[in-house]
Amino acid sequence: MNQDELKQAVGRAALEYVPDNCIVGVGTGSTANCFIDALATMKGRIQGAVSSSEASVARLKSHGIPVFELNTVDHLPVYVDGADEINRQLQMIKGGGAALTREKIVAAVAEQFICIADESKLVDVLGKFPLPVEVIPMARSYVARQLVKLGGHPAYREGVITDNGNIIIDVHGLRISEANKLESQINEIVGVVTNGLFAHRRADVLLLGTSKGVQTLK
Ligand SMILES: O=C(CO)[C@H](O)[C@H](O)COP(=O)(O)O
Repeated sequence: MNQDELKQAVGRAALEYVPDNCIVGVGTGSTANCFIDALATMKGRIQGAVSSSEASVARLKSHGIPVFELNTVDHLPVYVDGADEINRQLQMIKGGGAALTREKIVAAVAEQFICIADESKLVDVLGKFPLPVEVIPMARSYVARQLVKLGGHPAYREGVITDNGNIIIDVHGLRISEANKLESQINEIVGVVTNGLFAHRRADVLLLGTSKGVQTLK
């Protein structure tokens, strides 16, 4: 199977975790898109979805799946999303698609986080993928200097504005051994909205697409 087929396989496999009649949390990116397409096949059995990005809202609506505002929803049994990197503790780097803040918010509300990924995303140590940080625009230079003090090499992601009207700084050169600590340290920098480390709220289940089939890690 090629990478696209692996993404489709994990997107379909995630349907097992979606209870009947629920509102489901939906992530962002090419793997999450495969989940949305699979979800369309059971749209008559769910109430609808809460989305982590405008792009996913558009894809959900194109399938006729009702989209709810998160503030109107008090129970979200499951959130399904991809990752840029994930380790065996199910801690992740996310935000390659610049949707990290809304992803973290929806994931915080959900009871279960199901990560769907092809096998290229599984790593021993997080940090080869540059860590995305969402930043208030006027704080860009200050935040970059603070990220250097933490040992990273920040790069402004030019031309990208998040759904929240902010910018993204990608931090290169990190080898993340204490993900919880680094997530908190970066979030303490004034001007940071959030960073793409999902260590405090890690995944509960990883559905990993491999050449031998979909493996489940918990
Ligand atoms: O965090 C994300 C978007 O902000 C995505 O989940 C992450 O970038 C993975 O995307 P893809 O499934 O396209 O590889």
